[in-house]
Amino acid sequence: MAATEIQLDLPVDMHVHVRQPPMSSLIVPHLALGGIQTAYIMPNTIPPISNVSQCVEYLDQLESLLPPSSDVELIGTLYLSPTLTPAEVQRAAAVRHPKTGRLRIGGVKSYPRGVTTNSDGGIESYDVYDEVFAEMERQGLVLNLHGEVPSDEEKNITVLNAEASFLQHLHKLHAKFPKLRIVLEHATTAAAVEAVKQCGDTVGCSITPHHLQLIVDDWAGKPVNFCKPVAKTWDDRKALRDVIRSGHPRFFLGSDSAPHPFASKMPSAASHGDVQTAASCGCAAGVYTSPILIPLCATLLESFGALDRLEAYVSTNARSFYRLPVSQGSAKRILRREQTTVPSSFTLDAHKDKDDWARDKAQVVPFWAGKELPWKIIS
Ligand SMILES: NC(=O)N[C@@H](CC(=O)O)C(=O)O
Repeated sequence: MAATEIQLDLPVDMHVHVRQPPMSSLIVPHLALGGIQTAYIMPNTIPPISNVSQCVEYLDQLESLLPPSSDVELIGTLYLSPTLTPAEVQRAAAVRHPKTGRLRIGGVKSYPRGVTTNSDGGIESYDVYDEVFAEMERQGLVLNLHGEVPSDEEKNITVLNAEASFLQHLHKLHAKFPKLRIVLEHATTAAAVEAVKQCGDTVGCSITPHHLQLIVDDWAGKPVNFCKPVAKTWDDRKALRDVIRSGHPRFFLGSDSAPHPFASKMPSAASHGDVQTAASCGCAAGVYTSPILIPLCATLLESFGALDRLEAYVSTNARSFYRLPVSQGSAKRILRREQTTVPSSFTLDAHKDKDDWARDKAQVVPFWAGKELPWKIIS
């Protein structure tokens, strides 16, 4: 008989974008709504979070937006850029939360230049960071890799093979720094799954729920499903599903939930009726899943026969890789089989009564808007 209730060790999302004011005030409370207890916060803000004091200030600001009853803990990351020195890495590793005494900055995120949202200050070569990586290895900070290389006509690289072309960098970094914990973020291909499996225990891999569902056809022409790296083929999706179904301990949830205002996702909305603007503007990359995250994961894993791996995927695998404590005593997330409808959008309070244009800039459309989810968080 199909399960009607599931208890989970408290879920962790090891890759999430919560943005800055005013958008962050809408997004941060959605972490708890989606069932997450620990959230690993990405640094691609404007400007990027590139040093310890910026990171601590950002985390303080985000924590002030958490509902008082929430058990959510935030872990910060630093944006890899030339200003990051070995001394700053040492400072980052020493920061503790003033109340809990827990680690506050978990790692450093590398964005190759120009491949995604706010990556203009991203890196062009890994070699210049050898001393930084060596210090991270000593201090136990994690290196989080956005695993794509920029498009390049000479090398025939496009969004479709940008991840496969990146994997050589993963292997080189792992060979050079075998004790450095490295996470290949939001893997989308069978090649990436294979590459991570071939590496040693210090290399992990996050997989988003949307990449467990989408393929190319789902984002070509549908902005709400467009994200970087783009979803690939049926075979690639099968490889992602298979590795989650196998329970491989180094593969875990990183939602890459990436909210963008509706106006930035839909060129026609952004143009506000101006044809020229509509023709020239692009579609922001990012899929928004935070408010529905754990019910969505349960729904997807059940759809491909992996519900028994839900706890490993959303909690225990990442807790073990990141050396986070497992839930204390009876602290659990409980899911019940109960139908709920995914809201069609989420809008900042101050903009709910505004005209369409102002609202489009303060409104986010979630993944699977309007669809039914068979699982609901009850505590
Ligand atoms: N995934 C995305 O498509 N977008 C992310 C950036 C990122 O992680 O690539 C964002 O911040 O919007």
